[in-house]
Amino acid sequence: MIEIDDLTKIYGDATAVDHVTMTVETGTITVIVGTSGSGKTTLLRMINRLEEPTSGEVRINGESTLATKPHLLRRRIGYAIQGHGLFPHHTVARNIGAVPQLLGWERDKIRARVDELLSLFSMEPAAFRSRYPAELSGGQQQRVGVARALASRPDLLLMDEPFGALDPIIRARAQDDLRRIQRQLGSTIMLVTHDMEEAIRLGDMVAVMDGGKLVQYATPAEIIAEPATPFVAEMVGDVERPLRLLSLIPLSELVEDGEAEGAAMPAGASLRDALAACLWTGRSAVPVEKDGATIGRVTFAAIRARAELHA
Ligand SMILES: Nc1ncnc2c1ncn2[C@@H]1O[C@H](COP(=O)(O)OP(=O)(O)OP(=O)(O)O)[C@@H](O)[C@H]1O
Repeated sequence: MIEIDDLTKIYGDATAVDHVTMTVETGTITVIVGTSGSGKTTLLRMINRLEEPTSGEVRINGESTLATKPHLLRRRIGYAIQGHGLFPHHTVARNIGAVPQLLGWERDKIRARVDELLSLFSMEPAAFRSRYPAELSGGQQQRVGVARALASRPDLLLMDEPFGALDPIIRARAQDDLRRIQRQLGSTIMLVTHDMEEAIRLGDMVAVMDGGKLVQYATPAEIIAEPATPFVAEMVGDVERPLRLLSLIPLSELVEDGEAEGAAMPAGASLRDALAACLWTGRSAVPVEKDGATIGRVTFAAIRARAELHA
């Protein structure tokens, strides 16, 4: 558990982070979202003490971060930034193994961990471990950057706009990969973005910052359905709200008995996907399947009713 307790950072006469308090559960993704200058990066950098707080405290599993020297603390906290920050003259394997090496891991253990992470990120170890960053695509560099930050199984992974430099398609894939890998490894992640779409897609919890203050800290569904301030509502976007909400709900929640025409959709697909399928193919319902067997249908009317409730 990560406890951020009344954390404040003042630069001269400007308050970059203003008395922020929040608790992050182990094994979850928390996304900090806000406009430029709202204090997101400063908040993140106070957690691994790249910035020292003016006042307040951060505790990781009950222990104050002030109890550990900053450089030792940073070996326990992964940090991934936009543009990956890889060492250009080191191979992929050496980049990923950098922190385990500092921690004195055995060579075989490092090699095994590097290969495990490359495989997890769908990069064939034999093809990639000896390459240099310049020999990778932008998306591959970004994956190696995240693999490096995860290499030593850190207590916490901090990510600052990790997908900012990627084009939309690669970006969506990188977000899905991160979600899958985080679930698989049970990592605790705090990620900064200015993109509410990304926050809703990735976050178990979303923290909205405005002018240095934490204005709402809630689940994505709550942020959409009940924005705490006009600023949060504006960030969510009124027109998109029902669609964003539908994108969070799986078909399994609305599945009912009955037949429907056309190709079946997996139970884990979102209501937004089913809505698109209904509109696109002119159907009033889609069949739903799980593990290859049809388990019922979701109707257009049920999707509309679900969106209406929260619109
Ligand atoms: N080293 C510094 N010295 C003085 N002011 C700073 C410093 N770092 C940040 N600030 C100020 O603190 C405020 C918050 O900055 P911060 O970088 O945390 O915002 P942000 O939400 O991450 O913005 P962006 O999305 O543009 O990176 C800004 O007004 C910024 O100008």
